[in-house]
Amino acid sequence: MSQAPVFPDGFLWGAATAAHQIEGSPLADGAGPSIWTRFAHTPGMTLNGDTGDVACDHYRRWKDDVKLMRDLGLQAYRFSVAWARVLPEGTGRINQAGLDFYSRLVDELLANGIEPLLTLYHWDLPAALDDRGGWLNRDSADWFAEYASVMYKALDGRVKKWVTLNEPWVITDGGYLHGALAPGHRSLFEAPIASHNLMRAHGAAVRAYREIGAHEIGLVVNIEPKYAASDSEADRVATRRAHAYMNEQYLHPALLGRYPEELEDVFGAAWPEWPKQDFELIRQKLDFVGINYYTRGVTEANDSYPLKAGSVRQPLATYSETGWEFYPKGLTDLLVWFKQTYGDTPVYITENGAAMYDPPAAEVDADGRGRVRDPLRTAYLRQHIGAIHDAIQAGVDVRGYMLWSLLDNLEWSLGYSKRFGMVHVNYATQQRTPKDSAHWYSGVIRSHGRSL
Ligand SMILES: OC[C@@H]1[C@@H](O)[C@H](O)[C@@H](O)c2nc(CNc3ccccc3)cn21
Repeated sequence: MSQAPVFPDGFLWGAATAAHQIEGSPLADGAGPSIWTRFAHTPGMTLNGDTGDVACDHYRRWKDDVKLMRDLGLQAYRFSVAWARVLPEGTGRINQAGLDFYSRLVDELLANGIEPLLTLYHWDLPAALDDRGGWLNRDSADWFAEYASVMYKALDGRVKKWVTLNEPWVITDGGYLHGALAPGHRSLFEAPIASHNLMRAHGAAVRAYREIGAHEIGLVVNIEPKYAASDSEADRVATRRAHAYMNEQYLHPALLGRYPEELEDVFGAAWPEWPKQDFELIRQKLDFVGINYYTRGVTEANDSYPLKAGSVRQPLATYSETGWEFYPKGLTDLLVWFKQTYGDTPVYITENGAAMYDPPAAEVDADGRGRVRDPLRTAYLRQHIGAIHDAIQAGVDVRGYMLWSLLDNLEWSLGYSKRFGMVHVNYATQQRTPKDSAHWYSGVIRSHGRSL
C-alpha cells in the first residue's frame, strides 16, 4: 500500500474562473464593451454565435456561487476582473458600480473563509483601448498600470495574491497570429509586438504594485512539456523551437530579462530589435509564478506556419473533449524543468482540468440531489494532483492548486460546447449541480490530499 501523499502545510486548494466566461451582463451598471463583447457579436467568430451576454449569470448569482464554493470546502478562488467594468473607456473615468461588484465579491469570499486570487487581465481588453491600437500600442503598458493601480488601491489587503496577465502566449498566438481569439488578427508582424507590449505591461503593473501593494504578485503562463516524436535531427530541432515558442517566450523575459534565441527563427524578418531598457521593465521580481497545465506536446517537424512544428496524436492515450492528451507525468517534468531553469520562485498551479462529455444533470441521487457522473474528470484530476505531489517530492516549491473550472462556462470561441466545470451548469435554468468530481475534490481538500 503506497503511503498517502502528504502536501505541505498551507498548500492552498481552490478553483478558477474568468470574468468573460462566467459573469454575463457585460454592459450592466455602466460597464464598457470588451474586445470579447465585440468579437462574440461578430458573425462567425464563435461556435453557434455563442456570446457572454448571459454565460453563468454570475454577475447576478455571485453570492450563491460563493455559498457553493464554501459548501465544496474551497480554500481559495481564482477569478478575473473585467477591466471595462471598472474603467469603461479603459483609462480615466472609474465606474464605481463595477468596482463595487468586485469589492462585494471579495468581501463575501473572505466572510466565507475563501482566499481571493485576483487576475487583472484574462483576455477581455476594453474595446475602447483596442480602438487606440490595443496591445500593439506601446502606451498599453501605461494603460494597464493605471488600471492595475486602481484595483490595488481599492482591494489590496483584502486581496493578497495578484496576477497581472493570464497566458500572454494564448493572447498573442490566438488573438494576433492565428486570429482564433479576440481581437482576431492574423499577422506574423503584429504577434511579437503585441507579445512584447503585454510583457511590458506586466512589468509596469508589477512595478506599480511595489509602490502601492503590500502582498504578493505574479504572472500566469500556460506551458506544456515538448517531447520529440523521434530522435531525428529535424524532430529534435522542431521540439526545441516549439519549447522556446510556448514555454520560454514569456518566462525568459519575465525571469531572465531576455528572449530565447529560437524566436528569431520562428518570426524571421518579423522579429523586431527590442530596446534594451524594455527588459529592465519586463524583468521584475515576482512573488510567484502561476502555471496552467493541461497536456503535453509530442512534437515533430512539419510545415505548419510559422512554427514548423506540431503535436503528434498518441494512439493509446486518453484525450479530453478539447483534444488534449491525459499526461500527468508531463506536469511533474514541467515543474522540475521550471525549478532547474528559473530557480526557486514559488509556483501555484493556477489552472488544471479537462473538458469531458458529461451526461446531462438529469439523474437524481438517493438524497434527491442532482447527480452528474464524470469519472474521467475525476481520474484526470487525481492523476494530475498526484503528479504535483511527485514534483513537490522532487523539491519544487508548489504552493497550491486551482482546479479549472469551478463551473461549466463559456469556452471562448468554442462557446458553451466544452464543459470544464466540476459543477454542471444548466444554461437554460442556471441550475448548478456539483458533479461527482466536485464531491471527490471536496474530500481531497478535507484530507489535505491524503485521500487522493
Ligand atoms: O481551455 C480551457 C481554459 C480556458 O477556459 C481558460 O480561460 C484559459 O486560461 C485556458 N488556458 C488554457 C491553456 N491552453 C490553451 C491552449 C490553446 C488555446 C487555448 C488554451 C486552457 N484554458
